[in-house]
Amino acid sequence: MDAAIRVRALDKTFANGRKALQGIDLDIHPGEMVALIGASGSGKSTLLRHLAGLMAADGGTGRVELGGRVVQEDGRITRDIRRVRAGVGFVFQQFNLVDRLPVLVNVLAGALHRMPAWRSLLRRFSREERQRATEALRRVGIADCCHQRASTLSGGQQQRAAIARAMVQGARVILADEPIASLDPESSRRVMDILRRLNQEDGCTVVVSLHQVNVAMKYCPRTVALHQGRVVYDGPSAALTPALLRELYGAEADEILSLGDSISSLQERREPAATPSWADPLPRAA
Ligand SMILES: Nc1ncnc2c1ncn2[C@@H]1O[C@H](COP(=O)(O)OP(=O)(O)OP(=O)(O)O)[C@@H](O)[C@H]1O
Repeated sequence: MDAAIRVRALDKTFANGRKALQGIDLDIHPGEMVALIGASGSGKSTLLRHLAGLMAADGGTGRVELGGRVVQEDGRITRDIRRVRAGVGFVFQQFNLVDRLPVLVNVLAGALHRMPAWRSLLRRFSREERQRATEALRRVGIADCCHQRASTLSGGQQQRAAIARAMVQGARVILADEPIASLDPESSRRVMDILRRLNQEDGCTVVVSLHQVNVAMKYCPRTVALHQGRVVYDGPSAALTPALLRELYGAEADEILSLGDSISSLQERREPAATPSWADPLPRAA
């Protein structure tokens, strides 16, 4: 079976000489939920941008594939990138919602790649597409906001709308770049629960970059840890002990050991990965 995401020998050097990625090799299998952790500046966003084909790596042997399709190789993004991206949902910090448009229309934008050009230009959607969008908004718990302008949503609601858009798109891979970075704990939990549900119920492959290791441990069976553009750990999240993190990160470990929470107390609270977390009031899929 093709890997959902395959990265080989990826290097990225910015124009200012900064080496943001160095020799990244990664295989992520269909249906995995993987956390990308690391201190600020370790390369998480840069790696996700390369996976999405939003940024080209250095020329050379570097290569990225999604679902067996080439995203980029030898420093060049494939010409077919629109088709590759059609199967990928992006939940990026800047969410890319169109502020002045209603939430429902933003979510329907996820269906654009499937529509004939004239219909997408006219922004006319079929009843079935509207139903899909409404259902996706219901699943992420913001159906009652569907006619509001996107600009009037809270940060957490905007993230959830971006996830609903990925659902409507029918994305099989979700790339989420620090989706909870600016959210309060309750909104963070909701967003992470929804990502987990997409992974466990719908079988989507999810890669999510996070600052805090405790969140990675709670939600993602596997963690890839970056340090100065290199993968320094790739394995079970449960094995990330404070000692290992200090070994990997030195003084930077405190940044990712998260907000005063000790790992041991988090481990005590941690639910097993297989336990659904939506025994809470979040709406369920039909
Ligand atoms: N356009 C750019 N030009 C030059 N350097 C850049 C550029 N974008 C990122 N960098 C540098 O590349 C490194 C990796 O940045 P990146 O944004 O990927 O880190 P990150 O782990 O996502 O950080 P954060 O958690 O703070 O978002 C950093 O040193 C950053 O300063």
